[in-house]
Amino acid sequence: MKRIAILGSTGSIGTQTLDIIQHAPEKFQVEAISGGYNTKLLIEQVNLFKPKLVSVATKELAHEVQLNVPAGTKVVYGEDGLIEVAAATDADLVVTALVGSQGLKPTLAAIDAGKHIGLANKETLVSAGHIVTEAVRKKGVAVLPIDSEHSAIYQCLNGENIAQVSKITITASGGSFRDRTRAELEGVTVEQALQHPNWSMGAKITIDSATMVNKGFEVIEAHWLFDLSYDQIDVLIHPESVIHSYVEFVDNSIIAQLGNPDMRVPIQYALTYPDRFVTPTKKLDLAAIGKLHFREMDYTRYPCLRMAYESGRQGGTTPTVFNAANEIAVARFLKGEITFLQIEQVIEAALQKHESYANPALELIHEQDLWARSYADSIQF
Ligand SMILES: NC(=O)C1=CN([C@@H]2O[C@H](COP(=O)(O)OP(=O)(O)OC[C@H]3O[C@@H](n4cnc5c(N)ncnc54)[C@H](OP(=O)(O)O)[C@@H]3O)[C@@H](O)[C@H]2O)C=CC1
Ligand SMILES: CC(=O)[C@@H](O)[C@H](O)COP(=O)(O)O
Ligand SMILES: [Mn+2]
Repeated sequence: MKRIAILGSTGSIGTQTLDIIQHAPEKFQVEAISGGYNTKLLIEQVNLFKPKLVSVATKELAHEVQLNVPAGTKVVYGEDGLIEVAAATDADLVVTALVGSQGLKPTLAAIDAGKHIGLANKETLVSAGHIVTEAVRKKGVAVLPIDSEHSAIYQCLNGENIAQVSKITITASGGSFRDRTRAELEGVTVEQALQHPNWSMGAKITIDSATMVNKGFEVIEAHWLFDLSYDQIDVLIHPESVIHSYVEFVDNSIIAQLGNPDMRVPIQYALTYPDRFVTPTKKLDLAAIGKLHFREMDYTRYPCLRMAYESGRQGGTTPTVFNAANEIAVARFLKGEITFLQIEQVIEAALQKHESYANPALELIHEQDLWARSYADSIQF
């Protein structure tokens, strides 16, 4: 039986992880879970899965949860609570499904405690990839990607020699505005931006997908996960999201991974790697689909992807700032403070203002993350 802890159990990835666990209860024991503010769902989850430990965002919410869960359940809160869920149980694998760079410290705590990681929280690798990679190397834990493209590449690389990979291609749906020109992005609404064509996901990643920041994050994530140079990582628009990504080898052979867009497939793979089991997901019917489409990436249409490559190549604190400025810009867009096209302007302004530091320690990452947040918040249009 595998013992699991989930950071962010009330979110899109978190609930789908519990859904998979519920379909194979004999395989899993849920040791600990964390939510933020959705205590109603969190209490339901605690009563169903009976974890020993649960964390919420604040002390007041912890009090509310404590009154509504089985006696003996330990309820903690805040950043320390997340760190406890990540590290202080008998879990073998920690699923990191928090949103944003707030996932960094709990992820590092889990690695330091020798836990394997089911990684959904890509912002952690974008913000501090070199620190996470070094911690993983030191402790010898596995990082099993949950992000669909990285799970695809991980599967394509099974048993292969990474030195014989010429490049990987990450597919991109194009997001909610994939059929609009840049001029047609003027005045788009939050509601429109939240309509992803293929995936049902949390609000922040859905906006990241529309700006192509998500694909930029995935390029940086792939650089760290697979130890590939940025020249070896391509992005291709594939509106159907059926080919989740592919790997090209030196002999020009290509291996791709396909499936319906359903995150429960990569989640299942990360939970029990290298085993697979029957899940409630649908079979892919290529005959019914008939045709798959592909378009070359246009970096003028999607400047955030260009900025992501530049940030990744620059390294140091630059990707930290790219991520933090984006987090604030997306939050401001969702609150109606700035327009969709101003998201990229906020990121660009923060990157221009920022002075990059090479090989930063965790304290400097934290400092630059805070600086970028405050700067991105101060920009007025
Ligand atoms: N959704 C998807 O299909 C995919 C997501 N990812 C990545 O996975 C990660 C999670 O995404 P997703 O599940 O969509 O995000 P959601 O917004 O759906 O979920 C985020 C989770 O984080 C919790 N949380 C938010 N703020 C806090 C806080 N201050 N303290 C404690 N917990 C907090 C939320 O709790 P609550 O809701 O209770 O407040 C929720 O459990 C992201 O990094 C995303 O990029 C990657 C590939 C696909
Ligand atoms: C499901 C998943 O992995 C998301 O990261 C997805 O890739 C978003 O779709 P886009 O291709 O539109 O960014
Ligand atoms: Mn993805």
